[in-house]
Amino acid sequence: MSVKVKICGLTSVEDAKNVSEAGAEFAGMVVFFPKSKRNISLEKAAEIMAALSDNVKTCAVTVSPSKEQVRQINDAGFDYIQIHGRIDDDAYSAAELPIIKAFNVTDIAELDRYKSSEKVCGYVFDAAEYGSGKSFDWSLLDSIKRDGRMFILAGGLSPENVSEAVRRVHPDCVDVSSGVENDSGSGKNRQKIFSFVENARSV
Ligand SMILES: O=C(O)c1ccccc1N[C@@H]1O[C@H](COP(=O)(O)O)[C@@H](O)[C@H]1O
Repeated sequence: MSVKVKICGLTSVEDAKNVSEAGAEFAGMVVFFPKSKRNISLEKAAEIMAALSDNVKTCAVTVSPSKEQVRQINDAGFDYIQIHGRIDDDAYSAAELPIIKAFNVTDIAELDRYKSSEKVCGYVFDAAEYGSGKSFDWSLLDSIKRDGRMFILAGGLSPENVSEAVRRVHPDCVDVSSGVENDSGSGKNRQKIFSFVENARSV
C-alpha cells in the first residue's frame, strides 16, 4: 500500500483546494499556539475544512492543550487531534477525538507511556523544534516496534527528500509543513504540494 500524505499548517481556503486536488489524505491546522506563524482561529479552521474534499481527514495540531481547549476542538469539526508536548490527565479525559501523539526527538523515550492509551491512534515523529522545517536523525526510529497504530514521519520533509525518507523509514504516512511553503515562507505552494505527494507515492 502506498504511503499516506499529511499536509500541515493550512492557513487559507486556497491551501485547502490545493491539498484536496493533490490527493493528500490528511490536512493539519495549528490552533491555540500563537507562537506559530501558522496559528489560526477555530473559525478560520472551519472555513478551511469546509473547502476540503470529503475524503481529506482533518487534524487540529496543538501543543500541551488545556482541558478547555480540547473541549473546543472536540466541537470544531476535526477528525483527529495531534498533541505535541504534554497531555494532562484532564485534557486526556476531555478528548473525544482520536489522538495522534507527536514526539519532538527529546521526548521519544516517552512513547511507551502512550502505547497503552486507548485514545491514541497514531504517533508523529518530528524534529526538536515545532514546524521548523528541520530534519532529525531517522536512525532514532529504527528500534521502535510498530504496534498497528499510524506511524507518521515529520520534520524537515520536502519534495526533494520525501522519497528517500519513505524508502529509509517505511512510515505509514509522511507529514510536511515548511517544505511545501512558498519561498517567502508564507502560505503553501501548489506546485510543491503536488510534487511532495507525487514523490512520496513514487516509492
Ligand atoms: O507548524 C507549526 O508551526 C507547528 C506548531 C506547533 C506544533 C507543531 C507544528 N508543526 C508540525 O510540525 C510537523 C513538521 O513540520 P515541518 O514540515 O518540519 O515544518 C508537522 O506535523 C507540523 O504540523
